Amino acid sequence: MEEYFKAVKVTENVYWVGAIDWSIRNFHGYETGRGSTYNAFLVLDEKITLIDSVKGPFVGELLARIRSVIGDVTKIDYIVSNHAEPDHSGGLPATIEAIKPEKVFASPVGQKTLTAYYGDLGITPVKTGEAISIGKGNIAFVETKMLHWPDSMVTYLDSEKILFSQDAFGMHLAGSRRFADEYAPFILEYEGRKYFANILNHLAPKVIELLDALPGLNLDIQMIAPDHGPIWRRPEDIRWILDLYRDCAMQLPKPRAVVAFSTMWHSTERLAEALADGIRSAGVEVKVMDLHVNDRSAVMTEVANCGLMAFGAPTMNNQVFPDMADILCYVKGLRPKNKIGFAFGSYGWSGEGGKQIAAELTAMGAEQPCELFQVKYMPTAEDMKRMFENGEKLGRLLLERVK
Ligand SMILES: Cc1cc2nc3c(=O)[nH]c(=O)nc-3n(C[C@H](O)[C@H](O)[C@H](O)COP(=O)(O)O)c2cc1C
Repeated sequence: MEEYFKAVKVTENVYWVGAIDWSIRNFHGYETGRGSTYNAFLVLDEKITLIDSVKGPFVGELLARIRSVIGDVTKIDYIVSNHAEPDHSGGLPATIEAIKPEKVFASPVGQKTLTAYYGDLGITPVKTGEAISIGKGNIAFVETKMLHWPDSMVTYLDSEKILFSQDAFGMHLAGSRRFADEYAPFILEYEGRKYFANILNHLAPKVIELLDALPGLNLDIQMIAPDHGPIWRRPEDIRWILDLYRDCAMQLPKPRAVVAFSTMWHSTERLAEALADGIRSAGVEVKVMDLHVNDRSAVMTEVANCGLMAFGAPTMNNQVFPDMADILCYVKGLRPKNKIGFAFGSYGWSGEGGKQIAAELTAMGAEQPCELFQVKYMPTAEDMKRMFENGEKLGRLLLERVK
């Protein structure tokens, strides 16, 4: 049935044998509007090696693509598991069962994590500095602890000069094309930034450490093959994704603003609109995001790429409205830096909502040059004027910061 799945040639001896998840829209709470891929790579050498596996339901697709190259999957000698998260390892037990490899390699923490998920899979642990010979080529292992899980590692194949980077430099993007140079740059930019914002933003200092350490590893990287999304094969594309990562990780404020709000009866929405108009009239690009129609990963993408984040919500049952509580919890965990913050909202009698937003912005280290602005029930014309002025002031301040 699945025998029509074919491998895609990456280099003379390396094939993409992964799976395309066209339909996934919720990836552990991250909205994957363009679907995703689970990339796996088949390396042909004296020891045939499979780099990574796929999510559980996609094993048939993986094995069929492997068969399209070597016929019999049991010809594979080694499997390397760079990352134990279930989108790459869910299919590993069934893959091992089908292939019966001589060895399966993972980092020492990877061995423990895979065992926690699936029981003893007979993993051989490998550390940074270790390499295995597969014939003409050698596969070197570099642990990248906490990028983005404790088990994470990347592998470098010297014969083909490929860095198999697991989740690093990846993005959620389903498509029939396998290489970054086959996609429109705006798609790569949006999905690349979205991936960084939602998976790596809180680990930004570690990303900078890794980027700084890369030249010292003396790897001649001519291709980066991540576990999600397209492969980077042209020198200019490799440069581009490395630069994008550095830009995201630096978290320098950008002359952009996001105004995210929730509302029950539109008072907070009206405040958000007046604020956004003030920000815009100061000359700052602004995005207004109603939390009823924008999920947390879309909001975080904008937060990571702006210098000013304004959050507004009504009070409900002595609490901030729940979808704003979700956003605040999520954004705080991803540790945005160097932001101007602003809290606003509407209430009826007790008004805890806005105060909770302001407290969370403080906890995130956001500077709040304008104090919390809350109105009782519907904003008056005077309130709207004041919100517009707040927007203008915050916009101007931001422009001064980014000068
Ligand atoms: C179910 C419900 C519970 C509410 N609980 C509170 C509350 O505990 N304290 C308060 O100050 N206002 C409370 N309010 C009033 C709202 O905060 C008020 O109507 C506000 O103007 C709503 O803003 P919005 O139009 O942006 O939704 C509640 C309203 C609703 C519908």
